[in-house]
Amino acid sequence: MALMFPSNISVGTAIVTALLTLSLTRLFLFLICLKSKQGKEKQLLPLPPGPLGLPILGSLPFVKPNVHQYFSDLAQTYGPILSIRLGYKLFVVISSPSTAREILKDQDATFANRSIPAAILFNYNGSRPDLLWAPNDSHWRLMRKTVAREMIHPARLEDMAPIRRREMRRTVERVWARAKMGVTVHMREVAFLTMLNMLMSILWGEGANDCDEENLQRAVREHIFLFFAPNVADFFPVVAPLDPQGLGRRVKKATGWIIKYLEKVVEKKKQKMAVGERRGDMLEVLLDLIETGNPQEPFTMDDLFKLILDLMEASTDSVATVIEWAMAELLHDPKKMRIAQQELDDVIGKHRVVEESDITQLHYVSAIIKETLRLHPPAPFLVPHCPSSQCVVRGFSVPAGTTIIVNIWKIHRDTDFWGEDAEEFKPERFLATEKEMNDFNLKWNDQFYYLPFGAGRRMCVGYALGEKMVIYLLASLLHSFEWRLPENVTLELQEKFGTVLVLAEELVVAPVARLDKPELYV
Ligand code: HEM
Repeated sequence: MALMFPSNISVGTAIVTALLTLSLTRLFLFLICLKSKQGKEKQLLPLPPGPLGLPILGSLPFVKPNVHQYFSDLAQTYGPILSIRLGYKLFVVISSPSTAREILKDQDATFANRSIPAAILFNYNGSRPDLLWAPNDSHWRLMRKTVAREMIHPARLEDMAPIRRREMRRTVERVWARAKMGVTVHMREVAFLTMLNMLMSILWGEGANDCDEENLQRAVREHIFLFFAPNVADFFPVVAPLDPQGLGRRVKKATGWIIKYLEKVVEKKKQKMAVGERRGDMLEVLLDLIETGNPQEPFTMDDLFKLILDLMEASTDSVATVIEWAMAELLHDPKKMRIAQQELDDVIGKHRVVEESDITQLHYVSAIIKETLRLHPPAPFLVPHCPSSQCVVRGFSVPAGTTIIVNIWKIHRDTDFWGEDAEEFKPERFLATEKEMNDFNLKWNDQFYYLPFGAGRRMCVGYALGEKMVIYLLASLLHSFEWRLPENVTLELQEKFGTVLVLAEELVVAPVARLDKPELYV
């Protein structure tokens, strides 16, 4: 026996080693058995309840255009966690705060991946996904940390206040020009362009010129629309490479246009950096990251373009939708519009313009925004999550790769939490005592009944900027102008489901200047 061991190892040590090896092997086998038993148990667990659907098509033929309402109706029958097969894809729909908590907090790491729409996947052509769609991996963490540190950190937000002010004044001036001519504005477009220009100014110092602005807006909007445009390839992945509806090709075209625009911006920036002209903005940070980043985890020009595109998409339509809904609700109930304007006059008066520093005193305007985000969350399903492995939620099996829909539209209308008037637009519900106001803070809350920005590690990274912008923009528009519907136009508060939950008919309104001095508009 001794010969079988190297000479410096005694028989005693050999026996101990052998016993230890044996024990470890047994432990290892035991763990494998346990795991496979658990795996089998997980597999044996049923899927969440849900409609049976038809062979091959599943429930696809029965889905209604307003998918958020359709899923909410199903939840009434099947409960807070339900499964539904659409074509070959399995969806699990979460409709209660406590189940949302299981997904977004208790099992956050497993669920912090994305289900990528076929049209977006088609466009990747083998390249790496961007921040919005990347799985929960080190590349995603690098992008997210960079955005959080360079754009959203409180100190950076503070530094960038003059940029936001400049863009806000530009918006007010543009609307004033329309007011003087007595012509209407498209509210969604006003907010969209404000946000797009503001974002570009934050990223590299200047917004788009008038000529590029329109094309850029069109390309970004088209890109956003295509995320969740009904696409047969999403439900029958086998046909995805053929891109049967041409949606992937449309994404490619819109992406191509935006990247061409960004290439010019980057070229200009590189020239400035080459002669030592630096502003310390986000684009410079990203270009530095390409040069000096970790070679094991390279950050490429392709990553840079995609990241900027993500920021453009995630920030523009969300803010635009909130502003449009808020304004529509106020036009629907002019008494609330008057209360908001009275607050603005009390806090600011009519002799100066709204400043960001006023926001903390604008309780009613802030409450309008919070209520709008509750009743009309721009992302009613968040951005769909996806588990990286099979898991168990509420005693049901959820297979890896399932598309997870957290139906916050339904959660935000839960009468158990919001009361019998949950369907009504009532900003006052956010004006209760100081304690309650803190409980209803826009930020992540422990009870998961208010999730306009999501929660957990995939929560909106731009939350602090988004919150600031919607309140500042609404306050500036309400303070500077009276708003009227054009003659013979009646307002319908109908929703239309899409990548963002918009007002079915774009809100077109007539602004009328309400401040004393013209210099407050330029
Ligand atoms: C009112 C404004 C906004 C709303 C309501 C909003 C809402 C959301 C929601 C619901 C998500 C998905 C969360 C999840 O899947 O769990 C999200 C993700 C995201 N948002 Fe926002 N957002 C807003 C503004 C912004 C702004 C201004 C920016 C950028 C500066 C931004 C950047 C992002 C990014 C990059 C993601 C993806 C994060 C990731 O996947 O890791 N958002 N947002």
